[in-house]
Parts: sequence; C-alpha cells; structure tokens
Amino acid sequence: MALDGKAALVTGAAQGLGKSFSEVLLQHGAKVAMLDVAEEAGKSLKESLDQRYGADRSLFIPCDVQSQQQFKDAMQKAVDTFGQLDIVCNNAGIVDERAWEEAVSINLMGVIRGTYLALEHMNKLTGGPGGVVINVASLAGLGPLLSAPVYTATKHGVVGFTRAMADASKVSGYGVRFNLLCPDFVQTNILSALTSSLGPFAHLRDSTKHLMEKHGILDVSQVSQAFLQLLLDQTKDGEALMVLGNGSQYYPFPSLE
Ligand SMILES: NC(=O)c1ccc[n+]([C@@H]2O[C@H](COP(=O)([O-])OP(=O)(O)OC[C@H]3O[C@@H](n4cnc5c(N)ncnc54)[C@H](O)[C@@H]3O)[C@@H](O)[C@H]2O)c1
Ligand SMILES: CCCCC[C@H](O)/C=C/C=C\C=C\C=C\[C@@H](O)[C@@H](O)CCCC(=O)O
Repeated sequence: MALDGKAALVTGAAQGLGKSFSEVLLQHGAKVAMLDVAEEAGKSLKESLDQRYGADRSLFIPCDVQSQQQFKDAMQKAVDTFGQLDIVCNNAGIVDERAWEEAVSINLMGVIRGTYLALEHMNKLTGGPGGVVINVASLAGLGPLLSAPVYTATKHGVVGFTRAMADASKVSGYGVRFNLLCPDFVQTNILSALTSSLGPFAHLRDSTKHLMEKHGILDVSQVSQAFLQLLLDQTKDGEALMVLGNGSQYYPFPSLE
C-alpha cells in the first residue's frame, strides 16, 4: 500500500477531520500516533482501530498542543514507538471568538509548535529521514470570515507560516516538505458548536450560515481524500489544497518576486 512502512502523527485526532485523517493513513498502510486533549474519545477510537487494524498500528497519546512539554513528550513517544516520523499533520483547532487567546494558542501557536517539533525529528541536516508536514488551515486562511476575525487571523497565520517554512526548508536543505489543507465548511463539532463560539460577533451568525448554504457542507471523507491526495503528491511543497464542494484545487498564490 502507498504508505506501507510510514509513521504518521496527527493532532486533534480523536474526532472530526483528525479522526478521518488517521483512518485514511491506517487504510493505506501507515502507523499513526493520535494526539488529542479529548482522552475518552481518543481511547474509544484507539479501541475501535485496534479491532480493525491491530494494536501495533496506532497509538493514542493524550496531549494538549498548547503545552510544549506535553507535545515534545508525545512526539518523542511516537518516534520511540515507531522508530521515526515521516508524516506530521497539525490539525487540532477550535473556533472561539470570546476566548480568543486560546484560539490563537491552539490554532496558530500549536501549529508552529508541532511544525518545529516535527522538524527536530525529520531534518536531514541533523540525521533525520526527511518527511512532510501538512498543516490544516481553512478557506478562512485564504479569505476573511466576518463572524470569526480571530479564527480568520489564526488560519491566515498558519498559511503564511507554512509557506515560509517550505521556502526555508528548500533553501536550507532540510529535506522536509510543508503543505496546507484548506477545507470549506465540513460537518464536524466545530460547525455544530457555531452558535456558541462567535462571542461578540454572534450577531453575524446568519451571514456565515448563508455562506454555508451557498458553499454547501462537506463530509469528512471528502476532506480526508484530499488530505491523501496532498500527502501522496511529492511534487507539492508550500502549496495550499482547497477542498470545495465541486472538488479540490490548489490555491493560485500570486508571485511577489
Ligand atoms: N469543520 C470545518 O468546517 C472546518 C473547515 C476548515 C478547517 N477546519 C479545521 O480543521 C481542524 C479540525 O477541526 P474539526 O472540524 O475536525 O473540529 P472537531 O472539533 O471535530 O475536532 C477538533 C479536534 O481537536 C481537538 N483539540 C482541540 N483543542 C486541542 C488542543 N489544545 N490540543 C489537542 N487537541 C485539541 C479536539 O478535542 C477535537 O478532537 C481545525 O484546525 C479546524 O480549524 C475545520
Ligand atoms: C465560524 C467559522 C466556522 C467554520 C470555520 C471553518 O474553517 C470553515 C470555513 C469555511 C469557509 C470560509 C470561507 C470564507 C470566505 C470569505 O473569504 C469570503 O469569500 C466570503 C465572502 C462573503 C460572502 O460570499 O458571503
């Protein structure tokens, strides 16, 4: 299978998109370390996956991506268990326009933390095997969502950071590729909790609901197939794959050179 012998790590893996990414990785032969703060959901998922794929193919590690020590220890445990890491997907994220510092801490700082920790283990200049990092942004990382300005800021930050890391890696010779997944609306807990997550912008909820009606709502399986497409295309580096109701397409970033 396409990912036989590969070892992956996914954050926010217990539910939603991260759960779907983990399943696709296992279906295609990879071993997966699943990190999440949702311990019960993570343990339940691990039990289910053990039944389908065997206990040695996956690992669930309770981890808050806001904690440098927890994240560092979790990634080290994954490397100790699987021998190395070839794939890291920084997926964990929230929408919370009231507790906006937490949203920045998880969505942006957590992705930066996971990217740097992944590079520590993958960097060919320091004896690593190379690899690929996929950071999960959003269409809100490419255009503003007026009902969620901080969420928009975090996702725009993830896009800019990831593209800069791809360029830095190419020039430095790290042997690590960095790419972005930018899904449209997807039916997960994030959408279900929309009414309570917009804080001071709750009066703009209907605007976003109209946008959802206009764009449609994706199923997690549509996004995880795009995740696999991005993962398997070794020509992609510094690219953003948009996942839309009518298919997936790479965002045409303008050249500023
Ligand atoms: N659902 C959408 O419409 C949509 C669209 C585009 C992008 N995204 C992005 O996809 C990613 C996954 O979101 P989802 O829709 O699957 O939501 P979700 O709420 O279903 O899943 C998010 C997972 O992340 C975990 N998590 C939250 N904070 C964490 C932390 N501090 N440390 C570790 N794990 C943590 C949660 O426990 C949960 O299991 C997020 O980055 C989100 O911004 C979602
Ligand atoms: C409150 C956010 C919940 C879901 C967040 C998740 O990341 C999904 C995002 C999906 C789509 C974002 C689209 C953003 C579009 C804007 O850039 C702009 O195109 C909207 C223009 C206004 C309009 O068409 O109504």
